[in-house]
Amino acid sequence: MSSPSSPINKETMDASAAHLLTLGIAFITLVASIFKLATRRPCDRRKTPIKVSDASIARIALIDHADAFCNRPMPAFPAGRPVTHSIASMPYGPLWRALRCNLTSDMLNRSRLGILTSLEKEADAALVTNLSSLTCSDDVAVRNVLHSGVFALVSRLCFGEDGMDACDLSTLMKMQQEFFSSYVKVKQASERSWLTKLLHWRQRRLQTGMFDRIDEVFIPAIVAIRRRRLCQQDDNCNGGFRSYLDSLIELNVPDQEDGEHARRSRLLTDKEIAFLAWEFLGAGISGTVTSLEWTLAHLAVQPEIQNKLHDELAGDHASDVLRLPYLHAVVLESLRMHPPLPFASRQVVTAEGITAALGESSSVMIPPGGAAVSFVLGDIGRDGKVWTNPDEFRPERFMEGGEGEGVSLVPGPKEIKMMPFGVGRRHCLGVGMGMAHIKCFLAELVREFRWLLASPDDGGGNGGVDFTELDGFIKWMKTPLRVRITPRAR
Ligand code: HEM
Repeated sequence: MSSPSSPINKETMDASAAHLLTLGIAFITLVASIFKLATRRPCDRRKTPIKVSDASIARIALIDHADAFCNRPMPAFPAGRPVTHSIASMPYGPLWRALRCNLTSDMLNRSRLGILTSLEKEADAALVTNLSSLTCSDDVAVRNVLHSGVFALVSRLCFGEDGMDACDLSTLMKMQQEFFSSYVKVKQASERSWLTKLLHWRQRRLQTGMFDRIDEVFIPAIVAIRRRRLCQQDDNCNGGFRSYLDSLIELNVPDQEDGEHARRSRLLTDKEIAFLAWEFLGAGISGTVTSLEWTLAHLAVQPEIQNKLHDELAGDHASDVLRLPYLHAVVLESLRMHPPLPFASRQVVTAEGITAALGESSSVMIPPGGAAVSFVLGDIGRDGKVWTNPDEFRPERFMEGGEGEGVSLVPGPKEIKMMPFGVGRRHCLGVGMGMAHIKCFLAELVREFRWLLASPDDGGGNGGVDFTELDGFIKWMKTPLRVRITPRAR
């Protein structure tokens, strides 16, 4: 046996200590790497989008370099769905063009206005009836009532009179409400590490399940409409107008596999139609409801503006609501301050020619390999260099002689002052329909009711109305609006 002080024993001990030290370092490195991997945000890999809040930079990018800014980044959601399932996420190209063209030339065509107006009138009347039953309460939460009013109109445009039974429609409306509220949570979860994602598995499952349910609800309706159309062979079978679903069922689209100059064409699959119809409902409803809620909040807080609007609506020329100047100004002011969509997002694949154009005047640098760019619509509408007291709700700025006179809803090449419907190749194609719906509903709501603060004496400055925005995919009011409504004397 060797003694404790023998050189061999000392060497063995030194070797064991070195081994232990190495093992310790390896273990610490391993734990640190796992921790780093677990807490790494996906955007570290995909690069955080470059944010642009300056209107002049937005103009150079989206108008002068429209070709480079014509695609969107891969959407964080729906996970696992091909991007070709919605116009908004589809790459710029023949299929995108065909679907966009179908929507603008068919559903959103102004010559259809006659039929739209009668549908809008019915929807307005139904909304007024629903609200009338709430006039006795002190405190009405308006968002869900607005949502069901707008849903009734847009779902008729989407499915037609005979497209979907009442039970499926009510399921769809609930799904949409769930989707709007859960999207915020899922969006936040999708931006975090996989560890956080794991913890939010229930929310992600809810969203994935939602897309399976879309197929379950839509596909039987699509099959039934196809069958009916085959028997009827008649465009007027649907109460005199072609629904969006009808147009999608009949549409021939270029076969994407043929590339830019596709010659072959094909019909859309049921799955594609289902998601396009879901997109139509979402886009057609969310912007209108959000904008109505914000506008009513401002009108309740500033009764002098509400009275001025009511005077215009009670005037001699009030039958053509789309042309009333003060109503137009109120809606624009609301969209300037609260664009319902927070961003116009783009994916730029190369910096060639762009960095030089932007770089001299700004801090926006597109890396050579390209980047995702988010144009912050709320910041652009509230730019203090363009608007006086930008945080003040003052529709007069859009009237004759005001700084916003003649501002275009989708800005042209000259100047951008606000862009609630985006700009460039991917600007919103529903701008006409969105504006018409907001104006028709708002006109009826102000004509019929007085919008009052639910708690005028709470001392908070805005009578209990909280103007904080929800940080999500859609800029809802963080605290849903609660007001008191009374019928106006006729
Ligand atoms: C107040 C109402 C609305 C607002 C504020 C709004 C806003 C927007 C915005 C900001 C964009 C992105 C534009 C860009 O990236 O440059 C967009 C895109 C889009 N909007 Fe709207 N929208 C509204 C109503 C509608 C309606 C009624 C429809 C159709 C039914 C619609 C369909 C679409 C579609 C399909 C896109 C994607 C366009 C593309 O990528 O080519 N929107 N919208």
